[in-house]
Amino acid sequence: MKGSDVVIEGVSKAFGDFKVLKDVNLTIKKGEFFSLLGPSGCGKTTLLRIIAGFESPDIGVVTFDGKDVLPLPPNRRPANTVFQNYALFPHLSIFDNVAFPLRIRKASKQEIDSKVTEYLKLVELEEHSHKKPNQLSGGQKQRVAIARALINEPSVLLLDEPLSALDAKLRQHMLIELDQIHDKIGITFIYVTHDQQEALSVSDRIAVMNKGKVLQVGTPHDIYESPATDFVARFIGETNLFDATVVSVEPMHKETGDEFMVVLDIPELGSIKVTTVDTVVPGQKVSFTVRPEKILISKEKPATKREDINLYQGMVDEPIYSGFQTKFYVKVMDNVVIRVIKQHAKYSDEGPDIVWKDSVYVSWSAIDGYIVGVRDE
Ligand SMILES: Nc1ncnc2c1ncn2[C@@H]1O[C@H](COP(=O)(O)OP(=O)(O)OP(=O)(O)O)[C@@H](O)[C@H]1O
Repeated sequence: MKGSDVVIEGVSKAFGDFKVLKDVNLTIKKGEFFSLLGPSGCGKTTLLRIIAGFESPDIGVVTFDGKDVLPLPPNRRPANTVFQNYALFPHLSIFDNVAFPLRIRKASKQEIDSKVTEYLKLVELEEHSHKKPNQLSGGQKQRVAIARALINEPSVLLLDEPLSALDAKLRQHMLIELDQIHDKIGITFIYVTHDQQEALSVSDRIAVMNKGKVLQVGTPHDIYESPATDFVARFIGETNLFDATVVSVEPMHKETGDEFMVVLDIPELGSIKVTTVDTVVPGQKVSFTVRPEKILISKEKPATKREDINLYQGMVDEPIYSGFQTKFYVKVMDNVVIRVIKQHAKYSDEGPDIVWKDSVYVSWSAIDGYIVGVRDE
């Protein structure tokens, strides 16, 4: 596998009194597509700039394949950065923009010709090599920047919100291309974004950051299905989230004792059941989350007698139809809003069967809820 392992140990950084990074520890593996995801101002760009060498940490270590890179300036690290605003030279052709790093290191004409052709091909811009940047679209300009960042064959590519200047459709398209480029060249990609959909769709693993701290590192599936904190649950996708207190904990399989049926008390919803593999104890304050797409909505009361079903009667407050799905805000109990997403798997020419003000039942099974162990400060 090409690429470098990148390890960040105990990195902290302050600008004046403001602590931007607080004891960040991350191990990024060779060849991974790794994303730093978090809201604006959480410190992800500062962390990327420290990895690139444009900033120094106040304390902590950054290594590439076990070697301390902090004493090295950016151009001596085996990493290159793609910026949000492309940073192309407007007066140079696309060919010359991509050739620039090779000319700096005085490569031969033959090497320049063959490598620039190879990398323009990689980003599918061979036919545009004679043009100037202002003759290209935003997506094409960003592909030139990617080719230029890759041409010296770095072992780590750092990408700082590279798609944020593009419109939504082009962003989707470029994201797929970026993923394909990563698959072809196999080096480590570290990708900064505040867009959770972007991070979920391309990353091997994601670090979710907030206020200078890493809250969780995991695969997109881990982060979505098993958020470690309230913040992660709210930031990734849409969810229903409630403060809760553990009432009772019963092992589900007496022999193994590795899964528990938990009763939670939620002030707004009363008692609910949820399964967990984590250790929780009666009296513990936790959060409870259930994703909207895991909740069933029906006009008829579900016939099931299963004891692990959580069932509420309510009224549709606001249906939001978007073709492939409808999102419902359902008011249950005393005006508690439960978000439900119903996918439209089959064509129906009768239109939506559940509409505004309908009386409905919402239900989910204990296994579809999730106990979030850590409440945010
Ligand atoms: N050179 C600097 N001097 C002073 N403050 C800075 C400097 N660079 C960043 N900051 C501050 O540090 C905080 C984190 O900035 P950073 O750019 O790392 O966040 P971010 O998560 O990448 O946000 P965004 O998505 O908005 O770029 C911000 O409040 C920012 O204003």
